[in-house]
Amino acid sequence: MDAHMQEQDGYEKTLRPSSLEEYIGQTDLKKNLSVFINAARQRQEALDHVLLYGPPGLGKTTLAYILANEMRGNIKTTSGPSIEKSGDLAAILTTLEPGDVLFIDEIHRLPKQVEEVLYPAMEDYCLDILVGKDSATVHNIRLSLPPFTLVGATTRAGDLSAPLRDRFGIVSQLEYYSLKDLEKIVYRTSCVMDTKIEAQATKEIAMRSRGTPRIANRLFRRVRDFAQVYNDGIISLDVAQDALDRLKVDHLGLDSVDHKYLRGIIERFKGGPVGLEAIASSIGEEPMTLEDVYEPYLLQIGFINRTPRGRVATPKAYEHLKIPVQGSIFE
Ligand SMILES: Nc1ncnc2c1ncn2[C@@H]1O[C@H](COP(=O)(O)OP(=O)(O)OP(=O)(O)O)[C@@H](O)[C@H]1O
Ligand SMILES: [Mg+2]
Repeated sequence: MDAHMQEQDGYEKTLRPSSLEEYIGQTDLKKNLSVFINAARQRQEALDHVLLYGPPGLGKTTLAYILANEMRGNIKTTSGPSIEKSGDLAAILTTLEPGDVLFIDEIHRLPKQVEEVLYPAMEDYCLDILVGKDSATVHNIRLSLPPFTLVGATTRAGDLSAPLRDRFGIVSQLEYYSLKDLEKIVYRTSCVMDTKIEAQATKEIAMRSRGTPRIANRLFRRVRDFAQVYNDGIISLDVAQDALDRLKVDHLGLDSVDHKYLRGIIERFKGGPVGLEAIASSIGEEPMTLEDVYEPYLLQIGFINRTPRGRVATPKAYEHLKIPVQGSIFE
C-alpha cells in the first residue's frame, strides 16, 4: 500500500461514523437495529445475520463496521467475487471468534458452491468439509464454528438466491437520504476536515448529492479545493455553486452521465420505451453501471419509469432538460 492509499484510508476512517448514534439518517432501520443489538447483548448471543441492501454509497459498509463495534466484536471483511473456492471461505470462517462479524460485500456475486458452504455455517454454526484424496478415502467432516454474525451487503437484493436470502434473520433496505440528513453529513465532514462552511453552502452541496453520503463527501472535497484556491479556504455559497457548476453537477445532482442517459432516451428513442442494453450501447456506458448507479436515483426522483417493454423518460425529465414533450408518447 503506498502513502497515498494510506492517507485515503485514514480519511475514510475518520469520516465513517463508528457508532449507531453517530450514524446520520436511516432512522427506522437504526431504531430496529438498536433493539436487536441490545437484545442480543443482553442474552450474550451473537446478533442474527444481517443483510443490507440498497444503492452504492448509502452506508452499508459503514453500518457493518458499526454493528461489529456495537457488538464489541472484531470484523473480518471480504467480498463475493474474491471468494473463488469453498476452501477460501472455510479459511476465513475458521479464524472467527465468538461474537465476530464476517462482512461479505457484493454478496450476490458469491459462487454457488461457496454459497452452499455458507448455509450450515449460518444456520448451525458449522462447517462441512470434504477430506481425502480419492473416492475411496474421501469423507465429510463437520467442524463447529463460534457464534458469529454474517453481515452481507448488496446493491442487488433481487440477485440473491432465495435459500441465501432466507437465512438472514434481519433484512434491511437503506434508503436515499433526505436533504436535512445530507446537510448534517456535509456539516459533520466539514468539522472532521476542519473547514469553515456557510450554512447555505452546506445546503447547496447536500442538494446536489443525489441522496448519497459518498457523493456528498466527494463533492465536499472538490468544493473545498476551490475554496482553498479562491476563497481563503472558506466555503461560501458562491464558491460552492461555482465549483459544483464547474464540476457539471446540476442543481438536482445529476451529472453528465445522467444527462447523456436521459437525452439518449429522449432524443434517440423518442422517450422510450427502450431496453437497457440499447440505451447503454447508444451512449457508450455499461448496462450494469446504469442499472446499479444511475437508474435507481432517476427512478426515485420520477425522471424515468421501468416498464415491461423498457425504460421511459417522464415529462419531469423533459422539463428538467428543457426539451419540449412534442413527438413523445405523452402527446
Ligand atoms: N449515515 C451516515 N452518516 C455519515 N456518513 C455516512 C453515512 N453513511 C455513509 N457515510 C459516508 O459515506 C461513505 C460511503 O459509505 P459506505 O462506504 O458505507 O457505502 P456503501 O453503501 O458501502 O457503498 P457501496 O455499495 O459502494 O459499497 C462513507 O465513507 C461515510 O463517510
Ligand atoms: Mg461498501
